[in-house]
Amino acid sequence: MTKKAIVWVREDFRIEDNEALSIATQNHEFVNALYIYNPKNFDNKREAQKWWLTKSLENFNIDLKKLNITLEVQLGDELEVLSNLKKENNVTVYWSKVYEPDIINKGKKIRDLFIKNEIQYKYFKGNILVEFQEMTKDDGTPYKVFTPFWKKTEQFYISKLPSKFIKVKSKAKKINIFKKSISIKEILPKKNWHKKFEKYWNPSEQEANKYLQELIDNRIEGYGDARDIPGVNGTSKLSPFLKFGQIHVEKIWKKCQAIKIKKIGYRKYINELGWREFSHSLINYFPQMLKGNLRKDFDNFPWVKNDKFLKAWKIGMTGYPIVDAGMRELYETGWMHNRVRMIVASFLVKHLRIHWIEGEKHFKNCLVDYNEASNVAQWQWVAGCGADAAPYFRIFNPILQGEKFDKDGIYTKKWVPELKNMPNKFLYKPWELESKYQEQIKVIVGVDYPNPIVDHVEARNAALNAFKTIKKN
Ligand SMILES: Cc1cc2nc3c(=O)[nH]c(=O)nc-3n(C[C@H](O)[C@H](O)[C@H](O)COP(=O)(O)OP(=O)(O)OC[C@H]3O[C@@H](n4cnc5c(N)ncnc54)[C@H](O)[C@@H]3O)c2cc1C
Repeated sequence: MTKKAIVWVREDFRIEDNEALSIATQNHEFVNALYIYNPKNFDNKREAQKWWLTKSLENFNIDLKKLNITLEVQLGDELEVLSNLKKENNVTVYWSKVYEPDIINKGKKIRDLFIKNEIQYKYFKGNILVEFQEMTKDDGTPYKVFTPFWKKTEQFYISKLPSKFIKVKSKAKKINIFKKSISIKEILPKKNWHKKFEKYWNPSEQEANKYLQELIDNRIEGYGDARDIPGVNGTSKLSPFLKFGQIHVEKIWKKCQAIKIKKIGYRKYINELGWREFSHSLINYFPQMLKGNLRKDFDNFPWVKNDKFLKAWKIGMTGYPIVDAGMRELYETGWMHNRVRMIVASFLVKHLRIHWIEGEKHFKNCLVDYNEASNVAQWQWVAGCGADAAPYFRIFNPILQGEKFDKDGIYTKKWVPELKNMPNKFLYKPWELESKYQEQIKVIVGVDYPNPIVDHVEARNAALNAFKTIKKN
């Protein structure tokens, strides 16, 4: 047994329920945490997550210090940084798995490197209930439909012994293993737009636990209905904390199991965790979907390239208030309500017929909760080319969606404040308000708020015609 251990942190910014950290602290005299910041994974790709990552490192460092564990942050490619470790360092490396195909492939190279350099290592289950390798259909093939997948996965998880999370042990003394750490602040995006995120989030383990407790104590019962209403605080908002591992999904599961009287809200909530599991299974069994359509017939879809429309969508200036509200919420907070994610995604791929890959890329760059599995799977679900997807011909009407899910305009008027005086009857079709009334409320459509960039009926018909072409091929 080596004297020293390194816990290589990737998406596990928590002390509790962290098997790699607890085992390392139980077995070694000195323990360090290591984060390797590889700019290639973030620059111009995941800018919003640079902010979340910076704050996660800062907050985690505070917690680690109390245990006499030094957090070292290294810059560069993971393989290069880890190749600096030599047998003479007398160190064992621990980490938790991340279920993304590229990361898994890199992990194999890292294990080969450690074997070559005679470095001891050990890795553990990551932030998931059931690992994708553990779950296939009875005939050994992977699931492509959610309901049977989740039925079997949930049962399998229940039948297993729960993971043993032992307590992290405080260390007597701190040490350094690497020569010099980079300053955490260097990771922050160059553009200052992320400053606004501070108003909305505090990326820490303590905050994640607070969110969970508050959901369980006050809101899970009504989750089934409230989750669809963007104007109320109806969902857990745990997604970025889950992504960065400030909370383990098994903890969410256990807390939910402890609820005495489990009503429909509980079931709906647990099912959403199931979609997260399903997405991870999909991208690992079908990694080709990270680059293109899962359903190959969609390879012939006549997508439209229109930079003007794409830009209007990104900045929330499409002239469809519920779409614009969602895109502005994303830019302001790094997060968007799930119902609205579906509406804006549908608008991009169906009304504008712009390739879902463009939307996926934009979400990846702007979401603090960006998760490769959920993002790709959900974009393809909306576009109709994914697993168990919404049929392409089911096209969300952005006017009716607004009227149904944000009837009083609470959400829309918050994010599109220029429409705050618009009567609710016209909120989702402001262009229909007579111009004399537009003047009265001082919102001239086409001046103060854009005219719709496409006509809903025409866009819908064009989308359906485009869809017919792939059916013919
Ligand atoms: C186009 C599109 C892109 C998306 N991209 C992402 C993404 O990059 N990262 C991400 O975490 N979610 C993504 N989602 C799924 C979903 O919108 C978010 O997980 C949810 O809005 C997060 O908010 P919450 O934590 O309050 O969710 P809650 O309603 O409280 O749900 C609890 C948890 O379940 C999981 N979950 C909920 N819905 C889904 C879903 N449909 N698919 C997979 N997991 C789900 C999340 O981990 C979430 O934190 C996307 C959805 C769409 C339509």
